[in-house]
Amino acid sequence: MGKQAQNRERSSDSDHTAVMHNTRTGSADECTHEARCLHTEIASSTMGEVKMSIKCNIDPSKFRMPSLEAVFRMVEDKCFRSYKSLPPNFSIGSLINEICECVEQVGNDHTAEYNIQSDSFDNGRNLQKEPMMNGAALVKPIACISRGGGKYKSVEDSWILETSDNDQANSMVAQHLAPSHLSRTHDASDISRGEEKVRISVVNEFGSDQCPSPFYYKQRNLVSQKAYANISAARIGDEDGCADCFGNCLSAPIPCACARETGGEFTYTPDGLVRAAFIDECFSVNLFPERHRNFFCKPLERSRNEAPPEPCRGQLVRKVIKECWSKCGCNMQCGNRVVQRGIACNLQVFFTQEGKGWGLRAFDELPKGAFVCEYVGELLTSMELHERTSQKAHKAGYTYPVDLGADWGSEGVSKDVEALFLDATIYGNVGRFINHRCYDANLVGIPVEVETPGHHYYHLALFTSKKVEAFEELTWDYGINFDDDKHPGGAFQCLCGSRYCRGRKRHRNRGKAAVRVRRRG
Ligand SMILES: C[S@@+](CC[C@H](N)C(=O)[O-])C[C@H]1O[C@@H](n2cnc3c(N)ncnc32)[C@H](O)[C@@H]1O
Repeated sequence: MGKQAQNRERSSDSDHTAVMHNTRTGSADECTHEARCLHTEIASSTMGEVKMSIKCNIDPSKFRMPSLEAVFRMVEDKCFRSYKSLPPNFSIGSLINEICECVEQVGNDHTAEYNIQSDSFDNGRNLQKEPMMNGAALVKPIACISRGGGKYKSVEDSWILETSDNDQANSMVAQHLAPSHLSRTHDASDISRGEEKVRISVVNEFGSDQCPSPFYYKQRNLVSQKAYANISAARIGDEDGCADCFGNCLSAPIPCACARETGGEFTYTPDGLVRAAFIDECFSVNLFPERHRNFFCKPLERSRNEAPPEPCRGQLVRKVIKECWSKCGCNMQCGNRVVQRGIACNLQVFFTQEGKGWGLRAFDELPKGAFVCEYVGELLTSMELHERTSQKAHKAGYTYPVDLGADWGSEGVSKDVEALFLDATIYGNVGRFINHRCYDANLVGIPVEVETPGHHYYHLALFTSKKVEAFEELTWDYGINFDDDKHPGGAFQCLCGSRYCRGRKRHRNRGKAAVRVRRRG
């Protein structure tokens, strides 16, 4: 494809991309060219994209949408006819490239003589709401200070790095910090502070100064001191990976050993999506465990229940994705490595309208089976979690601890200390902002084995359970039994809005019970 055609393709592609987000805009209300141009506009996003638009006045009665290529060709012809001294390789594509270069140059040099609009911008430091595009407020990046203020505190001092397996970030051990010592500053243009490959902005369209609660952003789970999660490379034998593979395992004629866990077939499609049938099955296992009679005794229940212990309700044996990893011969772009490559979609933390606090959404439409993020936190034993939740400071209910169970792949009885939880209260990623929705959530949590084939610890990855529209809130069924007040995350009044809401029914029933009691009284 020639350079000109490529340029054209790129510009028409960008016409299809979603609206710019976290955007700073500038406009020229009156076009200096008389003709039909009504309005030109330039907008920049914190993702490093700039979009320029031209609004034209046309007579709609005869108008049929032309292709961008046809328009460019006509403009080029007109230019050649009007301007006799154009270079032979002139094209609208090269002109657009020129404009992009100028946007970058003028935008980076704030003192430049061309920078005459600086009054309408503010160097991106302060939060300013811009008009809504596609229903989403465009918010300029800010340094977002949580209530109570305080200075940004470097977190790196509080890590100890284990030396057993340096290429796994999981070998980090978290030191417990009381929430009052946490950093109170979030960078609203990227809450991950550069830990993720993509920027994850924060917006509060309701204009209040409220910010997400303080926590340390971490891209990978951290293992607490006591958690039994031995992930040293030495523990993993060659038979647990595909040492002889090369390149991309998905394109090999026979699925490699890593597909053994999933019946000899890879879970991922060549497009990087989890197969629809696998998603449906995981969704069903999570929602209707009673239909999948493959569970065994759950140590946590034994430890939580008072004596005499209640009969064990069992633990579900879950479906799992096994990804290739560092000891496999394939490369990092292998199609059987999706979760370990990290977040790839454009996400935003936003303040929900319904009173659920902060939530998560994606800027773009996501197909069924797309990886969104992991639920990252501190890997704790059930006992450690119990100790924490009994401390007042940890009871704030910011996050919901995720039950990973214990050695869930075998039917043996594990020790209580081996039951693991992920607690994202202090260390976590964007997964900690995903709100709960009863039954019809658009995400499903699937265990993913990367560096631990022993089934005693896994990554919990969230994939779309159906097609998700751009800007739709991403939700996940936490599997809460709203009647269980003993849950370590504490009960909350469910505001998910689902017609199948379990929490609403419970609150309604409680309300009815209260009315009955009052009437009787
Ligand atoms: C994992 S956090 C989700 C992020 C949280 N909304 C925030 O602002 O940080 C879980 C907490 O969010 C709130 N939450 C999540 N889903 C909810 C729902 N459906 N209705 C009401 N509150 C919800 C509860 O306070 C819960 O303990």
